[in-house]
Amino acid sequence: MVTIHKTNIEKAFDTAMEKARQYRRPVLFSIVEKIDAVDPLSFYNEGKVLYEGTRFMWKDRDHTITIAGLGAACTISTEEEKDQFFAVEKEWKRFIEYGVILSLENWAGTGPLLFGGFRFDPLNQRGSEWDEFADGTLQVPSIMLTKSKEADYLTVNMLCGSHHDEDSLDKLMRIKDELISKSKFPTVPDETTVSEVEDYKPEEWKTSVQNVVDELRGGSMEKVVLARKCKVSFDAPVTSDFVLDNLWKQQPDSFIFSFERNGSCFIGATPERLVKKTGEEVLSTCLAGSIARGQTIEEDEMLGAELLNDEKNRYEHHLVVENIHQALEPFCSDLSLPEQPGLMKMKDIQHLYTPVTGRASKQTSLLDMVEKLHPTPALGGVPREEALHVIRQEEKMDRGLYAGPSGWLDAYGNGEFAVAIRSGLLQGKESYIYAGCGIVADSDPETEFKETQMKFRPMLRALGGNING
Ligand SMILES: C=C(O[C@@H]1C=C(C(=O)O)C=C[C@H]1O)C(=O)O
Repeated sequence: MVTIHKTNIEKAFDTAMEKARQYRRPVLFSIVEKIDAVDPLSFYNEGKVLYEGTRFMWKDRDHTITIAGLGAACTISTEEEKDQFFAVEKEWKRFIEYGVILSLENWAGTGPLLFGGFRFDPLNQRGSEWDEFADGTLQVPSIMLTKSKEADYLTVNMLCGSHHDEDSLDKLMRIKDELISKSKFPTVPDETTVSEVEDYKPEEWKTSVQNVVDELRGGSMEKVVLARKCKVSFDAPVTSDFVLDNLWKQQPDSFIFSFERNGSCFIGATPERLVKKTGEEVLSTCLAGSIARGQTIEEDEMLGAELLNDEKNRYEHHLVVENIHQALEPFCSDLSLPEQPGLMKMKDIQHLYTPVTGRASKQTSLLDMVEKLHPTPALGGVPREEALHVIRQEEKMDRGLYAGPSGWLDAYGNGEFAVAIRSGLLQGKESYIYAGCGIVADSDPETEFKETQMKFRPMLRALGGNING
């Protein structure tokens, strides 16, 4: 990778073209500039005319970074790959190795950046609603806004030496300038109205929960996470702009993401971090064990205390902590986590929460950690392979990208993946939303069903649905 700390675009572009000729392969060329503040939702919205179907958005739950991407300079996808994380890593490294970056500094989350998501379980049956997404689908955007705590940055990426030339770079730079000037102020997306909300085979799901409970009581497994879906229909095609705008307002303390692929969009607001890496710093989250929020402060605190002292939930949580600790240990020094879980309070629900921190060398790959962590027992179960087998048999649906790792990585080794729960798939006048919960030997199907109803709420509200219905 060549980083040119100058502002001579033509010279850097010539270097990239020359490299493409020399190595006989397309070379990723990236220009980064610091810009005046831009509104990310409006940038996404303004990008719709030219880039609908290829946009993405990412905002982390700590309010440290927002990334909005338009278009695809290149895409990396995996299908029926034995080791898909490794395959993506290999291809990404090759892009980076030959890449040319024109930037004043290596700011995290700027320059060439891969954004996307992985299916929860590539070995499960496929549902046609997920056709637009491969097992792993990641893209480097053509134009990208990065909003960090320090400043706003604009990256333009293009692949040199394929069918691109200087004209396309000029065109991209013009589009970028127009977008920046149009995106200073918030825009208001078109609204849609929900016409129907339909639970997908609710009684069968409860029977599945009972089957799993019976299996857990009789066998050697400890936990299985079962999910279900709900179909939400609209009076007109629903846009990701509308849903994103709602999630932004309604879920300020979640990771907010959207990922468009042609006519489909995977979108959500998840509280759960899988793993984040900034330089040598590593951060992960154990999130499992749930209870409702109270109507009053007193009731809310009482419910929180009940959750903290509930044996079943503490056991579910403990399995996740143990597993994440084991998965990260080979990568990290100074791995540290509190002895007791705390509470993470979201708008509709509260969870048991244990943050995990550590240090890993700069060369440690984020995707290697993702591979070891996913699926944690918060979304899969214990033991992992047996639980996945039961999920395939009992859920009878394709989770697609729901509950899988979604996130980004840059050329400098920084990045973050969330566990993509509290999410859904938008498709024209229809959408599917997903929710699940951990089943252990003393779970009750009716209680678990109610828990999934609570977990549907953030998406249902963002779609414009009635959350009390
Ligand atoms: C599976 C979901 O949530 C997961 C399961 C939880 C639980 O069983 O208590 C809590 C948080 C998440 O790790 C979901 O929201 O769909």
